[in-house]
Amino acid sequence: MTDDQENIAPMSRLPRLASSPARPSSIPTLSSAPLVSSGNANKRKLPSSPLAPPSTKRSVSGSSSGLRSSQRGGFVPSAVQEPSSTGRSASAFGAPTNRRTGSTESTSSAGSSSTSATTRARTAGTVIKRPPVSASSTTTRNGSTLGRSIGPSARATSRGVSPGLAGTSTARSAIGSGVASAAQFKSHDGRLENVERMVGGFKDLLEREQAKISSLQMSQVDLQALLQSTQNTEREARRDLSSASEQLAALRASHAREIDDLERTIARKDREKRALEDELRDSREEVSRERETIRQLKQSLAEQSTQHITLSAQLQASQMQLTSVQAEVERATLSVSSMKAELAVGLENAKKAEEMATDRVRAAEEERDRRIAEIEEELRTAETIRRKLHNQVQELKGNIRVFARVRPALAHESSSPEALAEIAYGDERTAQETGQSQIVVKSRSESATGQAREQEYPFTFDKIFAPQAGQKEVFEEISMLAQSVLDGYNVCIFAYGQTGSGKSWTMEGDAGMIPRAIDMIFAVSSGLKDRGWKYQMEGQYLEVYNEVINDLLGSGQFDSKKHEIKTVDGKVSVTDVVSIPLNNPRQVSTLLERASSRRAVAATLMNERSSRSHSVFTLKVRGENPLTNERCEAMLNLVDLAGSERLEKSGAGENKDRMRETININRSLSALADVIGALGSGKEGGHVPYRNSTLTRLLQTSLSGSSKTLMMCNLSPLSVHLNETLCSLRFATKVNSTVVGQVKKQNAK
Ligand SMILES: Nc1ncnc2c1ncn2[C@@H]1O[C@H](COP(=O)(O)OP(=O)(O)OP(=O)(O)O)[C@@H](O)[C@H]1O
Repeated sequence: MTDDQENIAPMSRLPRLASSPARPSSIPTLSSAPLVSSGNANKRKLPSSPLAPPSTKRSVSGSSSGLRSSQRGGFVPSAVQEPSSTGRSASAFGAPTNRRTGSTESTSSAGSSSTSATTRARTAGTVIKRPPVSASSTTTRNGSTLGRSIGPSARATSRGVSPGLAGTSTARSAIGSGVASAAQFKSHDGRLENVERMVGGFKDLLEREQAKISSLQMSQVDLQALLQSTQNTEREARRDLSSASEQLAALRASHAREIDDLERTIARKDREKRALEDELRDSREEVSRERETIRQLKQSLAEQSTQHITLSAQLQASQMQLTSVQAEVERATLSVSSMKAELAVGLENAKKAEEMATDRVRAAEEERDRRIAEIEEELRTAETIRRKLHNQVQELKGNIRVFARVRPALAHESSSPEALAEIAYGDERTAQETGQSQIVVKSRSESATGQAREQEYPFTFDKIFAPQAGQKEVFEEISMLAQSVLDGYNVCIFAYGQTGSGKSWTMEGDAGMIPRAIDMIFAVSSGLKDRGWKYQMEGQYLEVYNEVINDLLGSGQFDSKKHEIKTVDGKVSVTDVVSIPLNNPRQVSTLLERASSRRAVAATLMNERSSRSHSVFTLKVRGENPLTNERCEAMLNLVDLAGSERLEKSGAGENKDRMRETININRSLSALADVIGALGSGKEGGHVPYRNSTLTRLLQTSLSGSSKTLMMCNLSPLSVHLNETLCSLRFATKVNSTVVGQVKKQNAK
């Protein structure tokens, strides 16, 4: 590849040239660049312009190599660049400088003469420096054009050399003419001629290079013009391409719309086609049905023609019959007229009969109402009689009745047969005949002489319940008594017995007497509504503990109020106690739950849930009957007495509180026995010691002659409790033998 070929940029480089804006004004020219002012000038200047063709660098380097070849011929451009200021560089003109040794090839060739001259100068007593050979001397001889063409540095060098030449001429004059100097000058002249020739060659080379650069710049301009036009063409092509793309997109969009329209049209046509097909199918079916109908009609027509003939014959026969029927109708019409006349007479008679029947019905209804009124009156009278009879029966049974109930042995108590006391019960048949039941308790003991002794203790009461008797059976015997409350009689039911004998169980536990009595009273009172009775009820629940009254329905955990018993007009009442109106039996169970959580229960050895207080549930009943103008007011007292055990059995021991509880309980129970005894003495107006205990004061109304009392004596079946059982039975016998005066009905005032 030639330099010219290299200088023309290939077409593939055009984009890069086009992207780099051409700056012709900044393109350096070789003519203005100091090409030989420095050894590195070419390397620094050429890369500074990216537009400078590589050929330039190469041509210069080629020139540089040419210089190196000239160097071999004795020319050293660096010597021109580094003018010798020391005088030692005079050798630079003729030979490469050896900086380490300071010697030159030319020096060695002329060494002997210069050494001898120096030696001679030393001998003469003067240090004579070797005169440097400068370009100025050459310039002087060969003209100043060379120095100018070399450049400013060369000129500076020639100026720096002048003093050296003066020194040389001085030395020449000092030494005199000599053969050695002449030879040196000759040699210098030869070299200068070589240099001039080389400079001439270099100028030619420079001119050629400048011519190349000019042609390259021109071709660059052409290329830029070409690049510009190519870019314009490209922009137009891009614009065309963009508009073509837009048209293509528009065409695609319109084509898609057309396709959509066509698809919709096809779908619609399909639907129309299917509808038409359906219609066609329906029409075909219709046609076939019509054909079938026509066929049937034709068949029917044929049949009807046949029938017509038959009917015509029948018609004739019928017409003949009609004639005869018309004759009959005329006869019947005559008969109807006569019947209508008869009917009018009949209707008149029926109307009269209806009026008579209405009168009879009215009379019958009046008779019925009168009869109902009579019956109701009879019923009310019968109710009153029933009440009287009921109470007479109750009176005959005794105003104070005593029942005994032996509870069953509990699971943990019946481990051995000896644990159970021997208790025998009289037979049921005898009981029904006599109205009295018997219980026999057997006791085995040893006499003082060590002999076995067996004793039997028989007791008789109104009713005795063996361990297997349930709550229902017990209540059946009590229910008639409880019902007396609705008849206006005070009723008091006690549960008496030692601790753990089943008093609480009988009164409250597992649907005991209290809830059952309440249920029954509500049921009977609602039945009496038909007979004109309306009842109002309210409940009260008190506890007597250590002779103090606690209100079990009061607010708070403990009742802190002080309650007093007052007697007004023969009626006993307690101050500041809560009395809750009761409208249904469910309210009573809530009331009992509330009361039981407040009951004072203390532990004793006999029963860990032993109740050490008397609890008195009172149901107050007030009734009125507007039809009979009757009114009544009565109380049902259901009393769960505290344990009746003796002091030594109560486990009170040294416990003073427990001892006080037991003493109070026993005192109140003795007072109860005394009151019953006094009432049973039969002394009219005799003193009855009600005031001896809080319990008897509280129950004064229920225990007086105008009330009915039932004592349930609860008994333990265990042999260890035998003595307490006998005590309870004796107490119950004492109560049972009391005959209280005739019961008085409590008429409300
Ligand atoms: N007829 C019975 N059937 C089944 N268990 C009964 C019967 N009578 C009582 N009991 C049970 O015997 C135990 C003692 O009964 P209860 O608490 O009623 O005795 P109490 O005489 O009321 O004692 P306290 O004087 O300490 O209140 C209880 O566990 C109770 O469930």
